[in-house]
Amino acid sequence: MSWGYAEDNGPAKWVANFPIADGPRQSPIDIVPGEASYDAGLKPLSIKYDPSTCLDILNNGHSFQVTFVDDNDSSTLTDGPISGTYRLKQFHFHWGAADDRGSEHTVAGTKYAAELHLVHWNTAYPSFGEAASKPDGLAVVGVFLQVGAENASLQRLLDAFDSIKTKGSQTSFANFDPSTMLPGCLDYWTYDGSLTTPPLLESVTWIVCKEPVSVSPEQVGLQRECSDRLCAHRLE
Ligand SMILES: COc1ccc(C[C@H]2SC(=O)NC2=O)c(OC)c1
Ligand SMILES: [Zn+2]
Repeated sequence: MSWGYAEDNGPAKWVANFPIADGPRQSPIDIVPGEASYDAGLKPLSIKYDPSTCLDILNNGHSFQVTFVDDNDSSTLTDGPISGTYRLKQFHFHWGAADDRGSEHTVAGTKYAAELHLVHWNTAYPSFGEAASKPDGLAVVGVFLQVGAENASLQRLLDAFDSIKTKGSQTSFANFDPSTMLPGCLDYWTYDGSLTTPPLLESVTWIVCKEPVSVSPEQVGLQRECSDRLCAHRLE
């Protein structure tokens, strides 16, 4: 039985096959703004994405993922809480069965309808796979999606979802600029955490944007529709 989000293989059961689930820096967490400490040493995020590095979009059975060419420094994340250069590898979403749940991180207990994760790896290591097992190997920028106005940038992604309705399917996807999905203000919370799915490796510097972006009810409804039951996790 592989891991998933159902009753019998969901997050509460992952520790059986992935004992690190009980580790010291597991994600996601509830972010309590009142308890966060301001660090004047932190820099603003420096995000530079080149749309020509966009490669394809795939349904990996747990989410829809857009993958990027990462053999050069065309699309990078620098500054913020990290040192060195991290390359964009992929982005994906987490959503739920209804508008009042779906995000992985919560803010003082509030769940958003969905959460975008932009995954970057530290070029101090030779590859993404190598970096994923290092404590400073990955940096994931999280952006909350709240239901409201339509998101024009997201619509192009959703239109591509139609051709990857079944788990494991992928299609080419070019010239998409992920910075069009970022909020106007890039203020962030940051903490040392982990992958939010197995293998739950404790290698992620989390950078969660304070400002959410909007998504229309139809758009988040589209994310939920898909023929393969596993393609969207239903957070009950
Ligand atoms: C190296 O093996 C993996 C396995 C899973 C994920 C995806 C996880 S991690 C996250 O933030 N959200 C997710 O769904 C991953 O992403 C870097 C890397
Ligand atoms: Zn994620």
